[in-house]
Amino acid sequence: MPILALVRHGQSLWNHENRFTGFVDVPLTEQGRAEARQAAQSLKGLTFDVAYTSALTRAQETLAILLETIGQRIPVIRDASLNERHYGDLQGLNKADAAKRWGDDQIKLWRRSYNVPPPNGESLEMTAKRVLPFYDRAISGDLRLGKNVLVVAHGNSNRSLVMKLDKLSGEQVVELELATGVPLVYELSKDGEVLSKRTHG
Ligand SMILES: O=C(O)[C@@H](CO)OP(=O)(O)O
Repeated sequence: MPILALVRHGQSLWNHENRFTGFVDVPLTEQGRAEARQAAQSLKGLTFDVAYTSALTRAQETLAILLETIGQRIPVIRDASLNERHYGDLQGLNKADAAKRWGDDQIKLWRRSYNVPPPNGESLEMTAKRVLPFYDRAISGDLRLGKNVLVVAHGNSNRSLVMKLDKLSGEQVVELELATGVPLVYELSKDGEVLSKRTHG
């Protein structure tokens, strides 16, 4: 049965600096690169046929380190549909400073609610509306062919995918936090139903 492994990129410079990142193309930190190697260790033993990543460097670099560490050369498809959610006017701001300015509840709403977009940015619902059609037209086709797929993307693009796979409601997804560099490995049936899910690492 096909395997779908979801990995959030390793720590980026702005994760480290606690800044809203979104579409801004920041690099990994040294810790982020170590997390990518760690993710690779926890995926050893699995063989992948194809990998998908976003148009952003932090995800692409995590994927490159991961594939090099597990020693697998496979086709890589890069697509902006898998980018982090656009954080609009919050991009670049320090999260603690933003919480002082707008209050913790408003920041939590912008960061984790399903359908409240930050000013000039995307809600999780809007993010899912570009991530999930891409999953349906590209990734699920590979899975249906029995291919093992590795996806290295972002906190909120991966939350969209987990929401679909785990059948989470808009209320349930509020509590879903994905750590950087920790793979989630799904085993799927040929028709895309989840047979098992494991956290590696
Ligand atoms: O800043 C961002 O782009 C994301 C991921 O780092 O942050 P959050 O976890 O607040 O959605």
